[in-house]
Amino acid sequence: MFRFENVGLRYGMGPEILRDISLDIPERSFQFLTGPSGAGKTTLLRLLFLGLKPTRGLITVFGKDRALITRKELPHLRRRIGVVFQDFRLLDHMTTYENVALPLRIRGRDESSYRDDVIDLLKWVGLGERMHVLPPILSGGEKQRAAIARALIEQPEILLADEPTGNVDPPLARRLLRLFIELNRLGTAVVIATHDLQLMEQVDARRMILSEGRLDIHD
Ligand SMILES: Nc1ncnc2c1ncn2[C@@H]1O[C@H](COP(=O)(O)OP(=O)(O)OP(=O)(O)O)[C@@H](O)[C@H]1O
Repeated sequence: MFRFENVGLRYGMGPEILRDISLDIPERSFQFLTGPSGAGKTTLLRLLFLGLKPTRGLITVFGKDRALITRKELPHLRRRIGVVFQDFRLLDHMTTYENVALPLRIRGRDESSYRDDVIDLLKWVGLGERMHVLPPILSGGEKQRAAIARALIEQPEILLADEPTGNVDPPLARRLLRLFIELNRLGTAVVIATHDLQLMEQVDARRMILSEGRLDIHD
């Protein structure tokens, strides 16, 4: 579903952050993206989310050449990609339910057509009791799960999660990991960017390791 061939990226006139990255992310695959702080994990996720264009190399997304994707096509393609950002990006003046429903509301869908789906998804991530609460009142782990639910509401083909266990204790990290594994079992490809060695040791999954701008893949 994603293919990178000799991709390089620099911000402005700065140094090359990613160098000669070649990778394939198959449908229904599960992988960790790891490497030291500042290695470029978030940058690589932004390339996958079509938030950045590479400065060199070729990226193919769902069979299309990234360089030929027009601005008009971007929202439609992005709907196929769910993202959980490091800082969650929840809107504080909307309830958990409203935050998760927002992508559908923006698309002009009638609430009666999605209400049950949003409630089911919130229950699935363990927020059934917290759906009418505003994000500032949620704990870090609850915010994380709300952000995951929002990323999943449009049933993306791939989920990208940036340090999803960064602010949670080990039992909750295991619970989140189980959620990602279950999601993957249901057919969604998953990419988890993480430093968390303990987390990675719990699953026998592919590891993509970034170091000094280069990527090493351990299948
Ligand atoms: N918008 C930007 N403009 C310029 N440089 C940037 C920008 N975003 C990131 N960088 C630089 O790119 C490098 C990689 O950053 P990135 O956030 O991708 O790393 P990371 O591996 O996700 O780090 P961490 O694990 O600490 O989140 C860093 O040196 C960072 O300073």
